[in-house]
Amino acid sequence: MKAFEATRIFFDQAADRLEIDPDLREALLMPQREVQVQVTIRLDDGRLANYIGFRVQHDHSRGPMKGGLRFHPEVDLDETRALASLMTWKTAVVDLPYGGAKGGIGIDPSKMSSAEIERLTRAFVDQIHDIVGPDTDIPAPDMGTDHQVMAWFRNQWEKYHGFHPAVITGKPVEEYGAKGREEATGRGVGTLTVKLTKRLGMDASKTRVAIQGFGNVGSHAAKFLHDAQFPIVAVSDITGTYYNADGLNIPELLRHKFAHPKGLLEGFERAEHLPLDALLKLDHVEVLIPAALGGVITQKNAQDINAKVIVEAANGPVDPDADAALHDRGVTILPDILANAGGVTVSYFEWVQNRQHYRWPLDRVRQELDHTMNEAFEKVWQMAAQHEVSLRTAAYMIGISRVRRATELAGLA
Ligand SMILES: NC(=O)C1=CN([C@@H]2O[C@H](COP(=O)(O)OP(=O)(O)OC[C@H]3O[C@@H](n4cnc5c(N)ncnc54)[C@H](OP(=O)(O)O)[C@@H]3O)[C@@H](O)[C@H]2O)C=CC1
Ligand SMILES: O=C(O)CCC(=O)C(=O)O
Repeated sequence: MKAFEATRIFFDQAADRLEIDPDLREALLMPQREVQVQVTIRLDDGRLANYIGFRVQHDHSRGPMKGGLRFHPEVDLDETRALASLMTWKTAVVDLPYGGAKGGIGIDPSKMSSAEIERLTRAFVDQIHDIVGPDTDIPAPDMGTDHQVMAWFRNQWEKYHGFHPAVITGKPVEEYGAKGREEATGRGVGTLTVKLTKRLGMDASKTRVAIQGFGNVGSHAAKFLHDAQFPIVAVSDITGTYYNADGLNIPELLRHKFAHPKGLLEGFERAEHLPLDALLKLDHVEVLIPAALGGVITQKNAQDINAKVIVEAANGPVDPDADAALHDRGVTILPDILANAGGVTVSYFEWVQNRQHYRWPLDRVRQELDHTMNEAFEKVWQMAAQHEVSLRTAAYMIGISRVRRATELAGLA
């Protein structure tokens, strides 16, 4: 199923409950603007390479649009549109004064040099600089991009528009970045995993966790949950699944990743090495955390999943058919638009700090992040109980209601 079709189905399930008219649904769901640009760079070997870059601006009724930049081979317009719409509901669920956007380029950054990625980022900014800005659309990191890419983006944008670090978030801490942004998505995932499992009566030390993806989000979620005494029995990256029934030594795994020239888990010895797709099907796992790509849990493999709880650290990892099948089997799914909202929340704190020329200490960032995530979780939990719907439908109902209210207050022509 295409990614935007999946988000439309989730949207409709909530819109049905909210009894939203079909024409207003369409107005809420369709993106405000979609931009597709040619990005041409010279490769290190002298050849010219042409790529397509996207920025989809989904909705701005609640504030400037916000969302990450993805560098990954699967990036296309449909996926970017889906991810932009998720940002609209996500910023609304955690009640940030933002709308939603997303962008990206369909490239494999692991096959490019750092100099090529810098030229690519700058060429992309040359094409889209006039549609992004601190009051219009504020990019951030996502898969395949990091604080260095954000620094190049800002530097190139400022060549056109002058000093304004709030044009982008997820910057290096020493270059107007917020302390705690890098860990924020994983910390939010961890905080809510602790909260949800406690609510379901599960004991941390007996709750085995498997995490798909060991990049920014997966690795920080693993660290947080390891510190909270959860046994992390499996993690994966593109080199496969690493499994230890007694719990992996996460600090050792992190040291291995950072020592590896490409940041991979390859060669880690104190774990069994299993195929990539084994992670989703493991027998003795209570919590599954997809933290890589979207669309990884479908009708085809949903019946193989044995976990009781799925925490969606990735955007869109469970498609609607699988969502329904898992829900019927009593699996609790904490949806992406709530579970991974820690990243955009600390991006908001970074933007606020940039605008005030004032820096928060890490303690304050963590405290305010935890507060925001806990409050949003309680609202979603109550909504789900009140309307007897899944946590996903409840989260969408909250997000859509807030966007609808802002849209109606602004006035529909
Ligand atoms: N960064 C952020 O703040 C936020 C990210 N998200 C979402 O979280 C997810 C992960 O993002 P992020 O951590 O930033 O991305 P990263 O690029 O930092 O990491 C992605 C990880 O996924 C791994 N991976 C890729 N394909 C597979 C696969 N088929 N099986 C297993 N692992 C795989 C990568 O492995 P390898 O390194 O070997 O390529 C890497 O470990 C995305 O869905 C993103 O949209 C959501 C909210 C905010
Ligand atoms: O930090 C941000 O602004 C956006 C992060 C993001 O892309 C996401 O939450 O999916």
